[in-house]
Amino acid sequence: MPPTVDSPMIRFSQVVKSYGDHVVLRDLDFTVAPGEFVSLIGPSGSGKTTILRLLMTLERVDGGTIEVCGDHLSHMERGGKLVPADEKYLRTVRKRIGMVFQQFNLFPNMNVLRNITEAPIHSLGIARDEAEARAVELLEMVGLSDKKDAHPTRLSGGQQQRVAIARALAMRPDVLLLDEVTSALDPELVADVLRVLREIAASTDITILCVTHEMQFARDVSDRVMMFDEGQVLEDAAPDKLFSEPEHDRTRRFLKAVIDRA
Ligand SMILES: Nc1ncnc2c1ncn2[C@@H]1O[C@H](COP(=O)(O)OP(=O)(O)OP(=O)(O)O)[C@@H](O)[C@H]1O
Repeated sequence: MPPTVDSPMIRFSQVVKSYGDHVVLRDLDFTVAPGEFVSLIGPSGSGKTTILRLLMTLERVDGGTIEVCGDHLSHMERGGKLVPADEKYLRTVRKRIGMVFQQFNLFPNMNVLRNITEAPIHSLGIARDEAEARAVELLEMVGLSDKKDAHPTRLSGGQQQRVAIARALAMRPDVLLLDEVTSALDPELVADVLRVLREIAASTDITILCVTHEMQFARDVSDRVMMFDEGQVLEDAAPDKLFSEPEHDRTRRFLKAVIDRA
């Protein structure tokens, strides 16, 4: 489906989020079209993870609204009015959104196959045979066909992260959120995970929002890159434009600092 701004998959409208007196997001507006891969970059504390946590409904907005595929996340409609969303409503909308974190959070007492099939069977009501067949396909996609019976503790960090990606995809989400998924990995394991993500970006129509410090990866796979600073979008551009001709000096300094650190 070609991306369109008329019917975005994600829409933030005037979103405000504070922790105590600290305003993290200020009147934040942006949209993401269906099937787009958008990378979120910016200095530490600029609010990138908060955006993903709001989308996962792990946090509530203090102002404004968030919609995913036309459905409100923070609010629901009741009697023609928007009222704060309740848990039951949130459980339903949450199923459309998958997230992979820096820490893999696999179930240590279950083998790889069960880690992937547990939620589709118990949350979506998918039959065990079907869930297992899909898990086997996904394990092939992430290059771990031979590990389906292994326990997570016997896998490397990179392998565990690839299982976590397969587990998120097993829920057939409309939106996949990736939060610094390679940051906890040894450098030699990063490439395998990035290769899998490149393949997912190229072969699926899932809308992906990716917080990353891997600038080359962001440049290669993204349709758009958003540079955040102090809870606002400072720059929003195609990757080649943002990385080679940033408009703002703040973006230039940030990119230089990341490159110097690498
Ligand atoms: N639960 C919380 N309670 C209080 N403050 C928080 C909480 N979560 C985040 N913050 C603060 O909100 C600000 C934005 O945090 P966030 O994690 O969204 O930034 P980020 O851009 O993802 O940073 P990083 O690149 O370091 O992960 C930071 O100043 C952080 O300290």
